[in-house]
Amino acid sequence: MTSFNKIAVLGGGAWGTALAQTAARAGRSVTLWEHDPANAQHLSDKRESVYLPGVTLEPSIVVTRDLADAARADALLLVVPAQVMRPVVTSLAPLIAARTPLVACAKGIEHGTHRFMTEIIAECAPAAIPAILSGPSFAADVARGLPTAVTIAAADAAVAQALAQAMNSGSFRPYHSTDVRGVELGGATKNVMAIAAGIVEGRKLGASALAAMTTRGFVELVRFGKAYGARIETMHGLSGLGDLTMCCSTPQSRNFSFGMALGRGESIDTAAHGKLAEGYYTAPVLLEMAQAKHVDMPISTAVAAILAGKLDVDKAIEGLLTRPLKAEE
Ligand SMILES: NC(=O)C1=CN([C@@H]2O[C@H](COP(=O)(O)OP(=O)(O)OC[C@H]3O[C@@H](n4cnc5c(N)ncnc54)[C@H](O)[C@@H]3O)[C@@H](O)[C@H]2O)C=CC1
Ligand SMILES: O=C(CO)COP(=O)(O)O
Repeated sequence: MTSFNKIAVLGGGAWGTALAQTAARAGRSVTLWEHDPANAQHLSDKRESVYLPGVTLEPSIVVTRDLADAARADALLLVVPAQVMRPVVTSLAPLIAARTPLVACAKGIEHGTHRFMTEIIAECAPAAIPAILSGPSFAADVARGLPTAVTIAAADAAVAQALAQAMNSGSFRPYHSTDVRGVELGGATKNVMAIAAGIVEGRKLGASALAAMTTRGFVELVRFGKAYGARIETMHGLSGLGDLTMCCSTPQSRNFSFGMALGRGESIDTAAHGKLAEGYYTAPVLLEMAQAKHVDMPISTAVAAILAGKLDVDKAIEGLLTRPLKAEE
């Protein structure tokens, strides 16, 4: 089977840094590319990302600002926000060898085009092999070597398996899958549900309401997944139910904590406290895509309306509770 010994990570943010650490611990030779000059300098000089303070880079990790250095790897992990995936892959495409796996590690859907992350890779780097890594995995936990399991998917089972092997360390356990769509769809959708769950927590609506929101959020994820070609077992797995339950239960999730701030009454402009909450960007796209296929997603609809400033939190909660009664499905 192919082995991917040289791994490049694009993005020295929280998750990119954690994945670079993981790959280095797994025995791979790792190049970490960062576009932001100040963070790249900090990574080189202090061996620490400004996005993940307190985590010292493994000595073997090579930091670069030159995309051509990163492009020489056997496989690349793309760990930048979903909305900048397209320009990053477009710059990378002419630099990589044909059949190089490009593994999207972002959780989102592109605005305007409704493209999933691996669709962007297929469009912008047609000679590459698109893959996705997703699952319940907080950067701070992974960087510290706490036990974590994720899923890596590629259309070719042997590629998915080889990528899982390459990233496997004593504490980081990747499962492999060929359900690319299912894996990427779960990660994008759960962020919107985590905002909803955070609102419930911030509004102090109680544990019963939180369980109801999480469960009905999962129902929406499954409906959306069925409409867009995800396998049911994937949605019940790490990248679906696993990530959803994690991010709907703790302020360690930036999406949950953004929702909590909204629930407490903070303004949309400040509630993320400068951190990336991908669900903010995904919510309107998720809604457009649900509407396009007539998928009923009341929680996502409410979150999108709150984020668009069209609905206040109390009215959203009242609206969800006073919908006509129906059979559970
Ligand atoms: N932090 C976490 O625990 C996890 C994050 N993710 C996902 O990973 C993705 C990245 O998240 P984080 O690393 O946490 O975000 P972050 O905010 O910590 O870092 C973002 C990174 O993207 C880079 N970046 C921003 N704009 C760029 C551009 N125009 N061109 C190139 N690079 C650019 C930044 O310099 C930085 O390296 C998100 O989609 C997130 O949902 C997935 C699993 C876990
Ligand atoms: O996706 C994540 C964990 O699996 C990280 O979640 P947040 O982006 O909400 O912090």
